[in-house]
Amino acid sequence: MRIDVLTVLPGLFDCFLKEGVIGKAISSGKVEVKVHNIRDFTTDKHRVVDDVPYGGGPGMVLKPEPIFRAYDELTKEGEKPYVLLTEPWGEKFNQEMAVELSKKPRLMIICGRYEGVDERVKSLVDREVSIGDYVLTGGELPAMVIMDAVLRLIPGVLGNLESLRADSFSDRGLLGYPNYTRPAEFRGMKVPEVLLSGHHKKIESWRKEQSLRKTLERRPEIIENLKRKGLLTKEELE
Ligand SMILES: CN1CCCC[C@@H]1Cn1ccc2ccc(-c3n[nH]c(N)c3C#N)cc21
Repeated sequence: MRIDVLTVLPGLFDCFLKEGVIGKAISSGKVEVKVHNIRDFTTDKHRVVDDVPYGGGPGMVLKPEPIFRAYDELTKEGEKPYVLLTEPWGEKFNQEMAVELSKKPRLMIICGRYEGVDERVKSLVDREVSIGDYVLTGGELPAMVIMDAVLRLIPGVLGNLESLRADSFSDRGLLGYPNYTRPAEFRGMKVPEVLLSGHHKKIESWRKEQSLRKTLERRPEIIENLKRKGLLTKEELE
């Protein structure tokens, strides 16, 4: 998969693209992520990317021209990307969308700043996406959240151990099971016996039950959604 990111703050992506699972996936060539500074697609001496909003109002708006120039330049060759725009009021990002996006061969993520992008930029966009009902200062952190959730799903990106984990849980949006490590008792708090039993079938079923129970308690709508889609097995429904 290739992802092109358009932003006026490319430096925000430096650590994200160097460290951890994502950093390894890029350095090993499993995925390609290119971050482009919108300013590099301006043509004036001052490399202006924003301007005051028509009709008045606070702040500045990202101009359409540099973004369109970047899009035209980056899509001259190769497969057309599926274009995302991060927006506070976009479609809510979730695991289902992450799975869908992970199947695209190429993505482009346009990150707004200030008051946002000129509305005409949206003519380039396939999906306006929000990572939650709160207002951030720009679209770069949402872009990193989306890339993290999507790239981890690309085959080969996660280590074997990780990929063997019951990802069918998180891929269905179920909440995770409790994790423990040594010591077996800490300040009077003991690790559940089943996890010390070495009985893999019992451990797996305990974890599944914990995940379903936690999801039912905290996010019952996820269970209802899975039921409606027939994505819960008979024993999971019991
Ligand atoms: C504050 N400032 C004036 C009010 C409108 C937003 C603006 C800041 N801003 C500019 C571009 C931009 C893109 C995404 C987001 C964003 N916020 N919350 C989310 N879940 C987001 C996503 N995804 C915020 C952005």
